[in-house]
Amino acid sequence: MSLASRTNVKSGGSEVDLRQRNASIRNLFAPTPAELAKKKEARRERSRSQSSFSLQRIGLPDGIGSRSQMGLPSSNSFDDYNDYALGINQLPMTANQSAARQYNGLDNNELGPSNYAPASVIPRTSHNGWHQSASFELPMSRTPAEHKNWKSTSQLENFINSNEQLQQQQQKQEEYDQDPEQDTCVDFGNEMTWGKSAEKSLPLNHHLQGVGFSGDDQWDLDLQPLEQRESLHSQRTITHPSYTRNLLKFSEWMEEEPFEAETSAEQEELPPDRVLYPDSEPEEEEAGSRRRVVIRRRIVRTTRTTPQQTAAVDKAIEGPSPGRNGNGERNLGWLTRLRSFGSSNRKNQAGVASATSQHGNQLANTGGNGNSSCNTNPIMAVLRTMKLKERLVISLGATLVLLTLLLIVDVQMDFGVANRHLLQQQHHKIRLGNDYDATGGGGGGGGGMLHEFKRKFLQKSNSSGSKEASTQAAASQSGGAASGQDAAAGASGGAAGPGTSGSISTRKPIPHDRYADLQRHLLSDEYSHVIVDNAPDVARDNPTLAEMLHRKASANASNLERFQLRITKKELYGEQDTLVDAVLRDMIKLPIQHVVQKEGGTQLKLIIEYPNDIKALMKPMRFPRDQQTLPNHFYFTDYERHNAEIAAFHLDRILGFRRAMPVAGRTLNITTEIYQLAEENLLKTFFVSPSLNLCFHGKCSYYCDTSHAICGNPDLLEGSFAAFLPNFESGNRKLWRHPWRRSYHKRKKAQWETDANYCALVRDIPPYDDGRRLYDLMDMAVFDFLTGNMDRHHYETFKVYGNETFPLHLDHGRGFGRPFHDELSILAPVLQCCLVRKSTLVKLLEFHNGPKPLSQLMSESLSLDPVSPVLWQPHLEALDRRTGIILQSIRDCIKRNPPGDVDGSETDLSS
Ligand SMILES: Nc1ncnc2c1ncn2[C@@H]1O[C@H](COP(=O)(O)OP(=O)(O)OP(=O)(O)O)[C@@H](O)[C@H]1O
Ligand SMILES: [Mn+2]
Repeated sequence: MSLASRTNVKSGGSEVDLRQRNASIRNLFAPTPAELAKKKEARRERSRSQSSFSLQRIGLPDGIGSRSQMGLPSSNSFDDYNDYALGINQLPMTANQSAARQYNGLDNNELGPSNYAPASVIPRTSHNGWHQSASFELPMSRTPAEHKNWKSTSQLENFINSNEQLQQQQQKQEEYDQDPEQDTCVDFGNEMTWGKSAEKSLPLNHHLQGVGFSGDDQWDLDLQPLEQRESLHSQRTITHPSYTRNLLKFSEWMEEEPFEAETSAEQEELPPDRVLYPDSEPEEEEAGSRRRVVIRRRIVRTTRTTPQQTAAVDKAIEGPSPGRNGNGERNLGWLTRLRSFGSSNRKNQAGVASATSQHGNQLANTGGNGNSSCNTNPIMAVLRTMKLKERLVISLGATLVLLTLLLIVDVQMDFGVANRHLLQQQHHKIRLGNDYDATGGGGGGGGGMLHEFKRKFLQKSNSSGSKEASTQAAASQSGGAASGQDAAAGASGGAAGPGTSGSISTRKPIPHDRYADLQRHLLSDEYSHVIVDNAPDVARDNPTLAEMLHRKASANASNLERFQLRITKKELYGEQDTLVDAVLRDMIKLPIQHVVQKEGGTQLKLIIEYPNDIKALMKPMRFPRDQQTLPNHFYFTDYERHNAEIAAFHLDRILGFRRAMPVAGRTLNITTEIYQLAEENLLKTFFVSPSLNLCFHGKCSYYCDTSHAICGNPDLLEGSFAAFLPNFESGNRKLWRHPWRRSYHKRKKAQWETDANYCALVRDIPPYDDGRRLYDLMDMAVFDFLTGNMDRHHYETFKVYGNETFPLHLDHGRGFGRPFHDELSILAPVLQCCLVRKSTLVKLLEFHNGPKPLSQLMSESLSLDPVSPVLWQPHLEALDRRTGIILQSIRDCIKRNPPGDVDGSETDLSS
């Protein structure tokens, strides 16, 4: 039925004779009492013999007795109908068919078509007098959950979740089982699933468009301009061109098939059917076709209302006619009727409203299949007398109320008023998920270990967390930093953001944890398997490069050359070596002679040449200090930061490692100190920006293009200058792959991320099975964790020293990118091996307990640099926070590895 009218609307809307049709419709909806009486009589007549078109339509796709039910001759046109049905939207129709099949099953097996037929029709017209509203009522009439479900399905226009179908069917089955009369729901279900979107759109359009038409709007559809519908639901109509085509087909079928029409007054009232038949066929034929449609519609309506109609209901039906003369009157009529039903019916009234949203099918069914109960129900009577608009308004009102209630419930849920435990669980899960990501851990591997640490760490955050860490957190709230412990959570969670700090602000100050236990362990050998006394003894067996290579510094050797020759087996420079400062000074002060782009690596670097063969590796400034790592950047695609190189050198020195080459900051004149001195290849990449600044981009794999150019500001360019490594002989450095190297693949994980016993594996492989190297890697992990550098894929050593030498701390451009995030996975070597150098732990405890925190030491050291302040304050604060995290992790590690269980770390890891 609805299909027919939609078809007509779509196919014939363009040729409607509006005036004539309007007149007819007015006639139809505002008939004279005589006409009404005539109509009533005719309805009664028809209701005795006719069945519902709606029912028949449902049966159609299945083809089970549908034609005979419809009273349609078996013909090709019927196949057309089937074509149409399937063609609208294959999947929805599949759903429709399945629903229909189910329904038919019920129908045939239990109720029989006769029982089912009227019931399926009644709800449509009983609410609105316009069958299409049924599809609108359906979502409204569902429970909120169902409604939601329905909505989501409907949004996927061409996709019907089979589970959902099943659910719907089961639901229907259940509903049916509960109350066989509710089988009318199936009809609605079909309405819903059958070209859902279009149907859903109709009532809205109808509602919007309804000016000038009265409540019984069955025919309004014909007049509804196609354009309007498309404007409201253009997506749907546009995305289904076959829809219109099939509608047309169906319309043709309507036209071709002579329907056994009954002549009645209503037929005379029909609007001209050019609307229905666009191809301007002879009037008579049109009239015939029109009749068909009308009759069927009327049948639907009559079937619903007539058979056991009580006088009261009849009256109610007739009631509205006078009210339709004007809006005011109409409203008055409605109000009067409402009042006449009195306050006793108020509950029922609400029921009506809720019926549209919750039990519409039930109610409708009550009104239809249980005819007597329906017809005697004054609410139903009132409903029938209501105009479409009024019904819609009520429906909408009810929906709004329901939605408001839902919203309230939802908000309560959100605030954790209800199901707080669920909420917490959820958050926990998310955090775990992120933990997984952050550690890159898979399964119970290294990630599991890290997770274990994090969990324990977090648990202790309030009781044994460091004061400084929390103080830092409080101090850096504006930046969103978290306490050391919470930062661990942040590290695991992916980002310790302002939210974390927000929660910290409410905490009481935590007494400073001096890690007395760790200090005790330093003095005893009890935990020597964890805290290893392996400080490089620089006083013994520590030859310089000069000694190794049998080179002597010339009389006029530069500071750098002398520095290089004094590099020893165990460190780059001595603790008291003043040559470092001389080297730094040279790089800052000496005039630049030549600029060449450095080959190798992924990002732009320049080799700066000074007089006397002094060289420095320059990384130009790209961002301001407070530019953080972009969230979607991998550690290997993150921009390099020149200030990170400077800071890393200072940190390395403060930590007492002395494995990083001296790095200084310097501001150059891009024109006179780079452009005019640049080698040819680099020169080719220079250009003048729109703001007339001189820029260049060089050639490299990342960010060496016009959009990532390095520009003078206006003519100045800041950079980091690292003292050049010695190159006294070719291949004097050995390149090592870092055992805890990351995968450097967007999707793959490294073995250490998934293998809990990864450290045991490493321990067995030279050079990590013996000597200092493994401890050096622990130092490197501590160092990298403090700077937040995840980009430690390789390291280098001086070949000449063999394996018993230190790894160079090179390439720190990707450190100091996320001051509010502590990347625990960088600590993986320490956590997985449960190993730390005693000397390193001493330093960390020193930073933690004073006299000066690391941030201050760093700040003081960095203040000597020409481009000071080198670090954004949050990065300095992060250093203290991370110091606390490392200490806590060592404490945790010690607890997991009691004395006498030397291989405890592995055992624990695997558990
Ligand atoms: N101070 C230095 N003196 C001489 N050579 C250096 C110095 N620092 C680094 N190098 C060399 O230059 C190479 C590239 O340097 P670096 O790793 O800093 O650049 P990068 O662009 O970050 O490389 P990648 O993208 O591979 O990490 C290093 O592998 C090292 O061999
Ligand atoms: Mn790098």
